[in-house]
Amino acid sequence: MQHILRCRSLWRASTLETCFGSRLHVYGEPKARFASTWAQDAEEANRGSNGPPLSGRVHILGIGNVGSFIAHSLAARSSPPPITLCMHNKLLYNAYRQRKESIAVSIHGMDNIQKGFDVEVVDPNGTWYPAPSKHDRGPGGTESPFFNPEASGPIENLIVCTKAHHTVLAMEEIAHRLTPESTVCFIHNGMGVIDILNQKVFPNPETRPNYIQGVFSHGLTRKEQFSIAHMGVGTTILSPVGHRVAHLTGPDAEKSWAPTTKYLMQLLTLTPALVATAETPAGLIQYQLEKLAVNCCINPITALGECNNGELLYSFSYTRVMRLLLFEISAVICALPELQGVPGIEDRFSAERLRRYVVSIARMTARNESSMLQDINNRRTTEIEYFNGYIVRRGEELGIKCALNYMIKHLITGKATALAQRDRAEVPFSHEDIMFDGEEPQ
Ligand SMILES: CC(C)(CO)C(=O)C(=O)O
Repeated sequence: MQHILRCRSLWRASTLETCFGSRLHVYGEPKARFASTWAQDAEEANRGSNGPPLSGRVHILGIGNVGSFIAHSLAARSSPPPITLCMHNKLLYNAYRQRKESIAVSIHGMDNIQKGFDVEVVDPNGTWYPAPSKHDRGPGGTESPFFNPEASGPIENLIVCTKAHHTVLAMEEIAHRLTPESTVCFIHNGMGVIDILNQKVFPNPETRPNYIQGVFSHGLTRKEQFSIAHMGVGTTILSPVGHRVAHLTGPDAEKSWAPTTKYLMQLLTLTPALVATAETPAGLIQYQLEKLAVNCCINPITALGECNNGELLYSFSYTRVMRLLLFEISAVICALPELQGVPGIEDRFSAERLRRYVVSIARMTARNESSMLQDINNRRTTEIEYFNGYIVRRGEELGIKCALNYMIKHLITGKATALAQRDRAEVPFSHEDIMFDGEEPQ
């Protein structure tokens, strides 16, 4: 039975089946789909390849809300794979040690704590070192975290959960550890990051790693560093993307995936808490674009108006602005060359359907502050370049002027600049105020 299920195409593992499977799992009757161990999955993914056996290890870069949730979900599996948290500085590692080297996710007010992660920290020269385990540190646990003299080696599977505007920089630091056999799974809001990454970090298609991209819709809020609350169950929609898979859309396409891609897709779709499903590349783009349309409307307008998502629905003026933005967004999406020939595009991405979708999300998240409003208030860089900025760039390529999206992009950038200037005029009390007022470490 297990064999039959595991041989089925990942693409046919529908949302319903995954939800159903995870529910059975939660109630203590694990279905066969969830019964394989990570080691069996690694072995199966490597079958038929001439390469060395897979270690099955998963590295995670960007340990904010999404990265913490994914690490926690993998560790909570009945068969957790080896997981390494990649930390971009010692401050973050110290914060992790203060949290007793654990990640907590609270569901309905109950904290579930997972431990047992390995950690690597990058030094200022860009060399990654494994942090010593508790056992190596001895009873006091006070030794320098950098006593391990041997730099870390190549990475098989990397999940990158940094925000869109940090991804290229973060990848520059770790690119030397990735090979054409590695798979990198990107999970972030916004679009256009992979194009920039290919230009700046992996210009040669032959030496580039394999890519998976994910659209993540679980509702998470941060309680403290490495401690988050799971507010609403969403999904994680995944597809291999990039030059090695772009032309393959049939159900047998996965046969041509690299062993690490097969392994990571299998591992993530069989991790109940993620509610993850596999999609085709064309299917994934459509989910990404729907989410983009929502982010292009709710995020900048709430950030400019300093209001919650739900308040947008009670202002005639804000709904007019959203409608006008969506006319441009719909025109660009319907003209995208990568969607030509996909049936039903004009209906799925009509301005009216997108408007109804945006309104439904604003209603569902009515009491939330959008991530852009939080970024603006905390003086962090916003994702505007990968939201409305992406629409403007694609519009320019297609000869479609997006004056309103262009204006929104500049209103957000202008507001961020004005706030930063206002802050600079204030004299900080201490050095610490400068250090910690800025970007929150991920
Ligand atoms: C959907 C929305 C707008 C919910 O708040 C979001 O994804 C965000 O805040 O970034």
